[in-house]
Amino acid sequence: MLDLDGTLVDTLGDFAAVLALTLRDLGLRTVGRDFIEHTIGRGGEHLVRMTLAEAGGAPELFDRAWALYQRHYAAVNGEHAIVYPGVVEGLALLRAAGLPLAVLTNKPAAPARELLRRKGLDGYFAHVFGGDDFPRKKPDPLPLLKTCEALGTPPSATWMVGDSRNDAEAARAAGCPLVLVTYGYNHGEDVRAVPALRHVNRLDEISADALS
Ligand SMILES: O=C(O)COP(=O)(O)O
Ligand SMILES: [Mg+2]
Repeated sequence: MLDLDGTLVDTLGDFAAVLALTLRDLGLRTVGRDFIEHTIGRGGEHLVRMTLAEAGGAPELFDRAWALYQRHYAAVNGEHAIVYPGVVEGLALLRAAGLPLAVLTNKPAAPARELLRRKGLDGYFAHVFGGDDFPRKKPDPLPLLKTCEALGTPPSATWMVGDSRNDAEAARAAGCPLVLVTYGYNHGEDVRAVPALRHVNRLDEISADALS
């Protein structure tokens, strides 16, 4: 199971562009890139709610902001996003090792699938699950347990590859081994301080040998 934002694709540019358009439409000031980087990873609703507060907007604006955000996201999706170095090579290695792969992200499923398609990554995965596919999101273990079910592998033999303590908490609670990439978004904290089986600088450092 691989996380998407901060693990496979650097989507900070997309989030920044979409939030700038959303805030402009609401007549609010824009927010800093650092703030966005620290807030990504807990789903779009969380990001929009926190962004409204950061920009001085009333919480009552949420429904309008969320509708605007989704509309802008669908249009911008992928335009300012970059596949991280080592990802294509890493996915090819995992596939060559015969491992069934799934994406498990807190991003809603529709834009997640579209982003993978636009970046040419859609062919690697047996399943793509988003934050709206299950009643609870990561760090709750439920989405991981459901993804293991779909993959047909027990949690103890299903690796979670992510970029944040959000992924780590979910993996620990689900009983899944955890690999953390060091280049993503970890709520502004050093991800090397989060316990994991491995920390990798590129996805292709996860070799078939390490997984056997
Ligand atoms: O917060 C999001 O929308 C997505 O975050 P994730 O892909 O790292 O789960
Ligand atoms: Mg992530």
